[in-house]
Amino acid sequence: MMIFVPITTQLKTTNNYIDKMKNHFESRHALGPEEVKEMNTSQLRNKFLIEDLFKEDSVRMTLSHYDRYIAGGVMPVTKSLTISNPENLKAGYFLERRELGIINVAGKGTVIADGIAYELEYKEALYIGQGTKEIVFSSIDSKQPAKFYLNSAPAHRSFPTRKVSRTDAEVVELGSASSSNHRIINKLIVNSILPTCQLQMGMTELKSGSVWNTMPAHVHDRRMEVYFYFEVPEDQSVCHFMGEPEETRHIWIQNEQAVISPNWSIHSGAGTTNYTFIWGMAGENLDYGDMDHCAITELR
Ligand SMILES: O=C(O)C(=O)C[C@H](O)C(=O)CO
Ligand SMILES: [Zn+2]
Repeated sequence: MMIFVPITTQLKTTNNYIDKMKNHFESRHALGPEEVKEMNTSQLRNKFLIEDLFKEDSVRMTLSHYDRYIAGGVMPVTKSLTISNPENLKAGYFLERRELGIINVAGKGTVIADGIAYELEYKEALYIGQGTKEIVFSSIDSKQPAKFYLNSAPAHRSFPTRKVSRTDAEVVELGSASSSNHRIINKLIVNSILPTCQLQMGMTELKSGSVWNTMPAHVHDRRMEVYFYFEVPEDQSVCHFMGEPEETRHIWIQNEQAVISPNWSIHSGAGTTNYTFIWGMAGENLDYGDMDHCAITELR
């Protein structure tokens, strides 16, 4: 017989805190499909939605126990910010056993990795290899601050740090206007562009008039994934679908929010307008195309 632990009890045992520098760290346990089936709207949102990624002059991180993947945000406004080293990792420094992907989703900014400065324009990416000790973030103009969206996964070796600009991306056009899913996939931190241990990141831009991402939907038991939605106008939303293909649930998402997708779950969304999102994933392989597609008519 399955014993279902109430969500309130689970939350008390998680490792959530704000440190002296006002950096926020939150840890989320991994749940299986049987537990998720029983959840109501707020339980689903508490476990899978990451609502506040960017706060002025702070570093915010959420660690998911699906593959110990971290999604976070750094928003330097009045000062430079150093990446925090959450106690939860029990590491000498943040990237002692991890690799990091960064995509800037606002004003121009700079990331200094062990003394080397990389300027990141809107939608430009930076991969930082395991073993990098000091990472400093700043905005060029405090009136238009940078917002650095971060994804990090455990790493077993060091690969070179490298900036990936828009023109370096592997670009794939998918879908069509007639099925409302015409979109451009920009593969940024993937193994056709640069070597990584397990991290993959990219950005999908929906064309005007198209609203569906990742439809037909898929799962990939070998990898978990996190979607970060942005360029969602203030009065609009994206309805994100998760769950097993035959038992789906939805989470309404606002601009600059992220959602954790377990390896067993579909991850697809329909917006009330077009929008952009960043996908990031880690797990067993680096094969972007390793997806088990679900027939649209079989979704439940
Ligand atoms: O619109 C899409 O399709 C995607 O962006 C799919 C993601 O890249 C993905 O889920 C990769 O596994
Ligand atoms: Zn996927």
